[in-house]
Amino acid sequence: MSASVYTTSAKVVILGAAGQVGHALTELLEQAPGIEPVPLNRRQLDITDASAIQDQLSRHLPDYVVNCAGFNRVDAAERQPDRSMAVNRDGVGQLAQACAALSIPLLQLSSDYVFDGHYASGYSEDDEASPLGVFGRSKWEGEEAIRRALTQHLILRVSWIFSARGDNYLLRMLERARHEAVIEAADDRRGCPTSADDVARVILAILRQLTCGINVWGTYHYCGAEITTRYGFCEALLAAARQYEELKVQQLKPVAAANLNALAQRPASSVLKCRKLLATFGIRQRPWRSELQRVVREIYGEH
Ligand SMILES: NC(=O)C1=CN([C@@H]2O[C@H](COP(=O)(O)OP(=O)(O)OC[C@H]3O[C@@H](n4cnc5c(N)ncnc54)[C@H](OP(=O)(O)O)[C@@H]3O)[C@@H](O)[C@H]2O)C=CC1
Ligand SMILES: Cc1cn([C@H]2C[C@H](O)[C@@H](COP(=O)(O)OP(=O)(O)O[C@H]3O[C@@H](C)C(=O)[C@@H](O)[C@H]3O)O2)c(=O)[nH]c1=O
Repeated sequence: MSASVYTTSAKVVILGAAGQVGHALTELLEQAPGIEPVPLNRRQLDITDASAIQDQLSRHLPDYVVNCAGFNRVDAAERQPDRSMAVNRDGVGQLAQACAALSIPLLQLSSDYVFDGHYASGYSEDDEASPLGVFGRSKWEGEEAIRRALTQHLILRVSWIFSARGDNYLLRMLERARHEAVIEAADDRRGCPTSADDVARVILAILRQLTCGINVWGTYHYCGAEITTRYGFCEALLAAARQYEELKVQQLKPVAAANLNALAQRPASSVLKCRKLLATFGIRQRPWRSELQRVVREIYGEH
């Protein structure tokens, strides 16, 4: 599409810009006509610092803030609940207040882990949140802080993010597959993997429509298409990686998550229903399998 189609330009501050989604979004918005991204990593803006938030927002006066910053280590959150709450609840709350004071809409990422995982058929936006652990609770309370402080918000819950960088299930399991003969994957944890690039695509599509002035504030779900388990995802990962490298792993063992001795409890089934996003913005789910192939290609240096 030619740049001349976009007559106005939207300045978008991206927080947590060095993370999986923050990085993907920065790269995408840098190529997007009519959008001026202002990526800020934690060193440039720590969202637990209220005065730094005010300073940066007053300085840049963006049209939108997209918050990709978060404390995302689910087991560590059980050991360090204060850190998790300081970032995901209190930092997000003060970000929303600063946005409200300057009338800047906020797009916030949240998680499938706000749900307890008992609905095997999947969760829609109106279903009751009932987090099982500290991480999920901190994300839910961050959502609520936004709803209290700022009408012009869009909370996008996503799930099981993977990318070629950062800390994620894909990279951790690939590393183990390179060094261990037998690896285990939970076959009783259902969800929908979502690539960081796909989340960035969805955010851009939302921003495009917000810049048209439509009033669609509220909570939405997005995840990659096709429900799987941690085992199913890992099986697809190993098949894709074997196209490029001989892996040490000989056996991928399906196990119950309870046998993996994790500190935090995770939802058994955290499928997000994405109909509202389709009905409101016309955004369709993209299959995670094709995204997985693309990310694996990227890992092996073939773009
Ligand atoms: N990863 C996943 O599977 C899912 C993630 N989400 C949500 O999506 C969003 C993006 O996730 P993802 O890209 O995976 O996250 P990452 O963990 O990859 O990145 C988060 C970024 O936030 C930064 N950060 C942490 N604390 C602060 C702070 N106090 N102030 C500013 N920046 C901070 C981190 O910096 P540093 O590395 O220096 O700590 C990191 O760069 C988050 O809100 C997350 O909760 C939702 C569902 C699934
Ligand atoms: C150690 C291990 C775990 N597992 C399973 C058990 C458990 O369900 C899951 C835990 O892996 P991780 O710690 O990477 O996953 P986790 O940190 O729970 O991932 C979550 O992160 C947060 C930020 C979210 O918002 C969620 O959507 C989700 O992506 O993987 C295996 O299958 N094999 C293993 O060897």
